[in-house]
Amino acid sequence: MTVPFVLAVPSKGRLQENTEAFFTRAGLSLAKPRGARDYRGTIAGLDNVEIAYLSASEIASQLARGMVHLGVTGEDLLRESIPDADNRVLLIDSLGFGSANVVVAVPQAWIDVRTMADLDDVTTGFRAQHNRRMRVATKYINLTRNFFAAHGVVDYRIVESAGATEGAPAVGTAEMIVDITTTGATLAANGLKVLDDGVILRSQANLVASRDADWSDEARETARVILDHIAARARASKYREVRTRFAGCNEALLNEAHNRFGVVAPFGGPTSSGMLTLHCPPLQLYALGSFLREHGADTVSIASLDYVLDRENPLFARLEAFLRQ
Ligand SMILES: Nc1ncnc2c1ncn2[C@@H]1O[C@H](COP(=O)(O)OP(=O)(O)OP(=O)(O)O)[C@@H](O)[C@H]1O
Ligand SMILES: O=P(O)(O)OC[C@H]1O[C@H](OP(=O)(O)OP(=O)(O)O)[C@H](O)[C@@H]1O
Ligand SMILES: [Mg+2]
Repeated sequence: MTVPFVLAVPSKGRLQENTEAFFTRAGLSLAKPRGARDYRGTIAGLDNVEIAYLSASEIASQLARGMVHLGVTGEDLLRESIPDADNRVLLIDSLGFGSANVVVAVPQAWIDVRTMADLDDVTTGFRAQHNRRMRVATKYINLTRNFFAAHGVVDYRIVESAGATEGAPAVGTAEMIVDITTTGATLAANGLKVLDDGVILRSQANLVASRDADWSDEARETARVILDHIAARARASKYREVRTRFAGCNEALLNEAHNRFGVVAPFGGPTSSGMLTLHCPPLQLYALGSFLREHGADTVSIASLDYVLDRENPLFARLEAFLRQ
């Protein structure tokens, strides 16, 4: 019996919907054959892949232990829960959703405390005056320790908090917090402010590989196919396809278009009849269309691309390099 390839995706929370949409866009449709409460799933067309539906934090720990090959989770959870994360897991690609910052926040009433250096002064003064250390409520214990140490802040102690962390200063269980924030609404509602240099980590959802998973030849081949879908979609969404045909279309013009608009010519220069296909960054489309018409094109058509399969797969190349190290 062959060991299945395991891909872990969030079963709930903020990352779930976006993750499913991400795989669907890449042409990989995740299915739960036994219904919505089934925590094992499949990918159409990839028989040996098992989808493990887990919470975002569980995905980070399963990646660390090599129980899953690939997973989608937040960078905050990886950096917090995996010592030496860069050696144990590879962040193959950031996915453009699940953005949030892990921050140091203090009461807005502390008007003289704006930076970590100010915090250093206050924590030292507090200890001298009260004969105890200031308390930081957080679930990000390791990120907090490392960040405070890097800023030379030592007179504090951590109070572990599993939820509603922003409420801790008001109820008196801590003086300040380290937590994750996106809009800042929860911090503001609790009368807290982020220190000017208090952003510990800018996190987002990542596609992640585990070093310690069973990377058999078959598992590598499965990863290659999955990453090929993802890379093809990523490559396609960076560009639009621009087509035109006109007599004056030549290499020099193509070079100029490349330099000015960042276009690439995936199938080479114009054909003998002047037919040309270009890939152009979305923001440069109108400028490119104008340029081509100025040089003789009567018509320029622009279409969106679904997938672009290249011989090179930068995502799989990164995985292979990581597993070789
Ligand atoms: N505003 C936000 N607050 C918290 N997490 C966010 C936010 N925006 C994005 N995230 C990301 O989503 C991840 C999972 O958070 P979420 O609270 O949705 O998961 P969860 O299902 O509650 O998981 P768990 O049960 O493990 O806590 C976070 O670790 C972070 O990477
Ligand atoms: O900056 P904001 O946009 O206000 O978001 C930040 C809040 O969202 C998260 O909580 P979540 O809703 O995930 O609840 P949880 O703590 O139970 O996971 C996080 O722990 C913050 O409390
Ligand atoms: Mg949560």
